[in-house]
Amino acid sequence: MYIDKVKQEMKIPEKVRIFDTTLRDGEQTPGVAITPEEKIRIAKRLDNLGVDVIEVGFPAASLGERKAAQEIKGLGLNAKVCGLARVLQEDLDAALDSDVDYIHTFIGTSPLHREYKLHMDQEEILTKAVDAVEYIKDHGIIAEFSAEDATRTEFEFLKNIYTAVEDAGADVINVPDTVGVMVPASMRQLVGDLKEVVSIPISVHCHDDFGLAVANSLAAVEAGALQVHATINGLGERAGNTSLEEVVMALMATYGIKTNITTELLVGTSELVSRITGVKMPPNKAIVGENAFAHEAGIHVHGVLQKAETYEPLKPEMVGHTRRIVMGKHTGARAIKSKLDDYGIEMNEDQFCTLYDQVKKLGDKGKMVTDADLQALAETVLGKPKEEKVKLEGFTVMTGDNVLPTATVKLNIDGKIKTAAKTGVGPVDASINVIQDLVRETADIELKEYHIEAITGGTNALAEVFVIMADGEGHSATGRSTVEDIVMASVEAVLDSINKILLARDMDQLP
Ligand SMILES: CC(=O)SCCNC(=O)CCNC(=O)[C@H](O)C(C)(C)COP(=O)(O)OP(=O)(O)OC[C@H]1O[C@@H](n2cnc3c(N)ncnc32)[C@H](O)[C@@H]1OP(=O)(O)O
Ligand SMILES: CC(C)C(=O)C(=O)O
Repeated sequence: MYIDKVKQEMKIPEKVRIFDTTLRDGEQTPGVAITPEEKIRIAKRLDNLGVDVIEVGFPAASLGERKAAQEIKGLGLNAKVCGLARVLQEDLDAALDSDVDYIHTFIGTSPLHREYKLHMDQEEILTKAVDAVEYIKDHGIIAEFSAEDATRTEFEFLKNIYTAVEDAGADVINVPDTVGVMVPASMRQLVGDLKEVVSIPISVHCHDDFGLAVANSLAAVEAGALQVHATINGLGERAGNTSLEEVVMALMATYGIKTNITTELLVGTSELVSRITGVKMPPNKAIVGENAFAHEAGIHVHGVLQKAETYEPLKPEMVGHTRRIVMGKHTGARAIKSKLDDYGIEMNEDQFCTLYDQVKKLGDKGKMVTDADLQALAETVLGKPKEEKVKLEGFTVMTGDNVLPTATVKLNIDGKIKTAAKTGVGPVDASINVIQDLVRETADIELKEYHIEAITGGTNALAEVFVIMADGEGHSATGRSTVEDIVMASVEAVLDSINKILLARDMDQLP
């Protein structure tokens, strides 16, 4: 609504190119190193996603980087394959040897970089930048030039260096906000001013030190930037770069600007990158986080159930996500009723009030309520005898100094008696390992979370164990037990959770 008025005053392009730097700046995330094989997997996925350029790495950095670049180039992707290089002959040659079809070359331009890092004056820097661009163009390759730390560089020098590289044949100039110091208004001003002096496409590369990378990238586009550098999951140096999924969806959904991205592949790509890099997304991460389309508050769920747009600015399917209605402290009656409808569970008003109170009580205690938990609670409220498929028949545990902790458990699983023994790092671990093993024939249920708390003081304190288990088929359930013996509390909590999951699986089988 308001954006229409704003758009009239801006130089918004119809389409923006996405330059993906997950494999280069994204790999500079502290602690992340991606093998050539993993780079190839990610590059293929980025190409499917529809990014225009894939910056595959820094060829001068290592043999592995050159190998990855060559192999990615050999895949014949639709995206251009780009390598980063300093304005040095050795770096440019390493990139050329890697066979890339696009070189992104850079040199620091700000007083800080000139004086303390490079020990070069403006003239020397400008000459090296021009020489590098000419060298790239002599080899018939696309040349993009970045004035590193552009946003802390005197505008006069910035103007001189960008016009000089344009004259030398650069195809794109990139404006890096290297330490993320811009705000949207200053970025809009800077890109607007540069547009007055250069005619080749302007690109931006924003860092997220103040959480403004996406906002600053959008501001650059508002001023006419035609390309945005971004990374999957916002990976990158320090606080990271512009998050690709966020900037693409904001461009498309808010401004109506096109990109070549197939947005339905965003969540899958985010998951792949997260798995390979080991950098997990916080649940509240926009677009791809686990909670990006999850609703718990009763008022929201009531709205969403009638018209999802009341509390969803995007359809989850647009980005490959799914909507989740979550039970907890803020749940309202409508959410519970809708879940019961989904499970085909009917109950009268009194029973429903009891169930509602139980959900609220658990929420007040700070507990989460999974779908399997709700089903189990509903069965109890309906007075159905708690159908426990797995019952504990016997249990011993051995532990001590110089003894491998071992648990022996006897279970009744659906009427069949099964016994096994297993070791673990301690008695709790051994007990849970053996239960999981015994149940595996029926269902492969794994422990996902384990918490223990002493409720009262002293060595005879009541221990409360809380677990979350899941079966890999979408069922997860909490389990709780409060007794004095920590190992017993753990065993009971695990069995509680397993029984809820088995009940949920049975209910799925009902017509
Ligand atoms: C803002 C960014 O993200 S920039 C990209 C950052 N990425 C990387 O650094 C990639 C990984 N880096 C590496 O593997 C190594 O740093 C290499 C191979 C590139 C260089 O290694 P080394 O030769 O050992 O140099 P080192 O990293 O210690 O220092 C950097 C050197 O490059 C110089 N330099 C830095 N940027 C540039 C540039 N754009 N153009 C020319 N020289 C530069 C520095 O002045 C310094 O030179 P010096 O050794 O003469 O003092
Ligand atoms: C190489 C440049 C674009 C960079 O990564 C930065 O300035 O952050």
